[in-house]
Amino acid sequence: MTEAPPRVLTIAGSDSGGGAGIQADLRTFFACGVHGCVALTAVTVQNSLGVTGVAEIPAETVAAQILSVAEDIGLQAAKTGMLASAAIIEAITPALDRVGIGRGGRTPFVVDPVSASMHGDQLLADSALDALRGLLFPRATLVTPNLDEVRLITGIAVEDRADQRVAAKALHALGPEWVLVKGGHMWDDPECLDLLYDGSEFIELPGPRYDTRHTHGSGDTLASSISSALAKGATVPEAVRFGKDFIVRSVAAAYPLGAGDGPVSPLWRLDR
Ligand SMILES: Nc1ncnc2c1ncn2[C@@H]1O[C@H](COP(=O)(O)OP(=O)(O)O)[C@@H](O)[C@H]1O
Ligand SMILES: Cc1ncc(COP(=O)(O)O)c(N)n1
Repeated sequence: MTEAPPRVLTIAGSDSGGGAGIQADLRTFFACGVHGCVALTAVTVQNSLGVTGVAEIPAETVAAQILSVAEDIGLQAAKTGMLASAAIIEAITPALDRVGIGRGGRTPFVVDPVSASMHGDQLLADSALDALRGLLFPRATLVTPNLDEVRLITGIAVEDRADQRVAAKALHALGPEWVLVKGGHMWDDPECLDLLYDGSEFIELPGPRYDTRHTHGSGDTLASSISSALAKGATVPEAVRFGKDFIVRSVAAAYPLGAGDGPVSPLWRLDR
């Protein structure tokens, strides 16, 4: 018998097209050598063109999934993706505290504040922003917003690298230990510079910008690869460097699917 690998929990929604959400998270966990557990928050009706329906899971069922896997299977890291509503955020907070996920607990907690799909379809209610800021940010080991999420959460419209630093400071003031301001949407920047900040030091993570529309699931894949490295005992800067290398390779291996935007491929290591 071999020993169990580290276990990582994703608290996120399903993408019926298989490109983003829990489907991207589980592929990434598999590729990173960790066991993935899921607390499903919502089922989306989604394909390469966008989201046409959402069915939320009852908030108490989301919290119960967290308790069930944490108390039996044990977790070495957890991450969020689509959280859908304030009711879900309010229900999961006491469950996270009970099993020691997040600051003050033993288990690193990556909050990816997913607010919309790449097509602009809403995945988090506007009324959930206060709960996201007030309940989850102070518990986070790391938050990983894209630039649209930065604007929603802080009101700051990031257009260049100087704005990115201002935004990192404003996000850090909301309570997370570390902030990663992702630069994928800094369209005029030839590099996809992601900026990591812990309240004192800025760490720049440059990367190539591939000329492709097939980046569906890139944020989920990045946050899941970072969470996998944290579960294996990496520090936050080590885990984010690992994640950046992992997402660059996954974007390089992205493939077209359907009539719209195809997914990045966390399984770039496997032959197809
Ligand atoms: N075209 C691209 N080429 C290479 N890396 C990319 C590309 N687009 C995004 N990335 C990287 O993918 C990750 C997620 O990026 P971003 O687009 O900012 O967030 P989200 O997917 O949440 O909208 C970041 O590390 C970003 O630098
Ligand atoms: C269920 C779910 N979770 C997350 C995303 C974000 O991914 P993207 O920004 O690539 O559309 C999504 N589209 N669907």
